[in-house]
Amino acid sequence: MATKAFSVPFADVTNSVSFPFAPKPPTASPRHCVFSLTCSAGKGERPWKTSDARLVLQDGSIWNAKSFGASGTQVGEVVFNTSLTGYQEILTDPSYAGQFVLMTNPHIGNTGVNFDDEESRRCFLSGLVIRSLSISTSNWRCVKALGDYLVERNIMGIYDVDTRAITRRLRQDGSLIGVLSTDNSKTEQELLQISQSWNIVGIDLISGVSCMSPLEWIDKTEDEWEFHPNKDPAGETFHVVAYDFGIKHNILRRLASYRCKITVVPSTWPASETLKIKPDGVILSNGPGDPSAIPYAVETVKNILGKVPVFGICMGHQLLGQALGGKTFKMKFGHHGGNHPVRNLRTGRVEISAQNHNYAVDPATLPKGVEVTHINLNDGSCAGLAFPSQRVLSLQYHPEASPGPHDSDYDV
Ligand SMILES: NC(=O)CC[C@H](N)C(=O)O
Repeated sequence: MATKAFSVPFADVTNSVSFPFAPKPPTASPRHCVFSLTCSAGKGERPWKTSDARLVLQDGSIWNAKSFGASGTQVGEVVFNTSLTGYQEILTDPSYAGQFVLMTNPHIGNTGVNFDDEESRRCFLSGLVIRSLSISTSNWRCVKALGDYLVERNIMGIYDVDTRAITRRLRQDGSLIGVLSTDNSKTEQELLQISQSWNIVGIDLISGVSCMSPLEWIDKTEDEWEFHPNKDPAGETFHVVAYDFGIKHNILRRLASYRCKITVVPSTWPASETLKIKPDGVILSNGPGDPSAIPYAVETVKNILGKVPVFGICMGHQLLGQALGGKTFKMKFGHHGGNHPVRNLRTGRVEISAQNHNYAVDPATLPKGVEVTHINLNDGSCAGLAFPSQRVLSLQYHPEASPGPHDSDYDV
């Protein structure tokens, strides 16, 4: 049965008013009073914004909301992210291609956006779903309000939606496809039909986010943000080939800060070309979508394995798992946030980590000799692998931590 979510509590109406006055606080029964204000003002100019968007989930639930980004109709998988900060890094993480990110932190937009926190050249996600949009921005680095940024980048955003209720639904029932629309001419049935006929599983989303040709990367973490100032700035440099499956810039910045010379290559770059360069190591980046839908990348990894040291992050870890003979599977609702506890089984140390993935490697499918080095303490899933005989290491989470805690950026 379709459920309707009405977003009319008093605080939200005042929050979204863009006029110099706000509705007078009612003295009794505030919800009822404001609800009737919203409902009775059917015609003419309204000094407050009313719902102008619908999020229709594939389970038939319909969530009315207010739009603050681009207009249109967009389909995607809804995932919830539990990070308290870092929405700009999340918006520009290419691994979110094909997904709506719902922030469980109810208050978003207060720091606007800035020039420094971009994790890629654009936003690839399907849209942003938040509870409350900050009415003002206040940060010394802010150059733009979040809503203007989303409009400019043609990304849909909605607020005044019950993000807690949607999160509980996703946690209970598993991930859901949704359609977000500001188009009144589309019926609920039509939107539901779109959400029920689209599927994110089995699609190659990497080819839409990877770079087109090789490039050299030189930017380091800026001195003011460096949390492990290099002890030996004149020390050895390593040449690393970075496969761009949707690479986050902070992975590259961290490698540069550790004195690596970095050649970034597209996802389809042949293993033979990589080996010709004779790099000291290869890094396989994060990236969006289903890791079992890109067999060509698994083949590339197989052809590199054993010839140079390989390190994988997130999608890179999943590709390594497959190249070593293992299988990946889709999790119930995945891990997305900056507060996931992970145990490093080699040291016993617990790291609070930044995560963003919906798939995982099934350790039972891995051949002998492959070691599970890290586990996610929330659900025991595999969070890191090593295969010492082939000089392979990988992590399911994001040691570059942008956004997120820095526990996993080991001071080597
Ligand atoms: N951050 C990533 O690399 C995501 C990996 C993969 N697309 C997943 O959702 O599991």
